[in-house]
Amino acid sequence: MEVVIQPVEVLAQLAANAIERVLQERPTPVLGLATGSSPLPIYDELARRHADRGLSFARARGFTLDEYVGLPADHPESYRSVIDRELVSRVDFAPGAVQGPDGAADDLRAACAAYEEAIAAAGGVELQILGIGTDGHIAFNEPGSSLASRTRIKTLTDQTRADNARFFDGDLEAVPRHCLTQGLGTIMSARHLVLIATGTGKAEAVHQLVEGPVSALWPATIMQHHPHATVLVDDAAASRLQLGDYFRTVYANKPAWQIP
Ligand SMILES: N[C@@H]1[C@@H](O)[C@H](O)[C@@H](COP(=O)(O)O)O[C@@H]1O
Repeated sequence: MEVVIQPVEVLAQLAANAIERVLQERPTPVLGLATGSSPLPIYDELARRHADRGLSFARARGFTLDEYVGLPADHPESYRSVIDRELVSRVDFAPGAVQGPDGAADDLRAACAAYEEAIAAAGGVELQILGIGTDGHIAFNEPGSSLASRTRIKTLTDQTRADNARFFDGDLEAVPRHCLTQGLGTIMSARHLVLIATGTGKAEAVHQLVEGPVSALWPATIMQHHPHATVLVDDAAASRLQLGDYFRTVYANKPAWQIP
């Protein structure tokens, strides 16, 4: 696992560089897209590169991580709407090129199976962007999730619903209780994982992710088993890392060709 501790502007550049390489090198690039506030600086940087020098997503496909159950797709806080607003509408994906699990489906289990099939049919995800919840969830894989799980229905924890109430005008009751989410096994199938976390609220989750024992109690710890995982954190999110000084030294002495 590679851990980079830098200001958020630098983290966004590094993530955008990795995404740009996938867009340029792959004939049909497949990106894994995350919602939440953490990836927004990355999307801003990608939109800037698209506007300034024509970085193109026209050949790319995108798969989002998760979706609330019960919100209509056009609800402003459905993850479908969020990713459209924050990235898709700002660049040049082909119509229909970005998909998410269908949380409004009548048959949710069938929707989960169909989503797994769609990702596999696209050849799998090349680069998966991730955020992390304060309780260590990635996508909506809450503590207790099977480390081998695939896309399925999950119940959100009280903590996640409280964390996400800010997107629903602070109204906890408006936050859905259920979601569809790629499983930890699904996420682990992506060829490169790029997680971004900022702020002290994420410090304990980042410590567990990087240095804790691999455990369903902190689902993101499964990333320790991934052969190509990059963790991008600012000073605040890195503040509980025992190995923080070491990671800073590694990055400062890194040959240019190794930068993610
Ligand atoms: N399902 C999303 C996750 O994908 C995201 O990583 C997490 C953290 O969000 P934020 O980046 O806003 O802190 O929130 C939600 O629960």
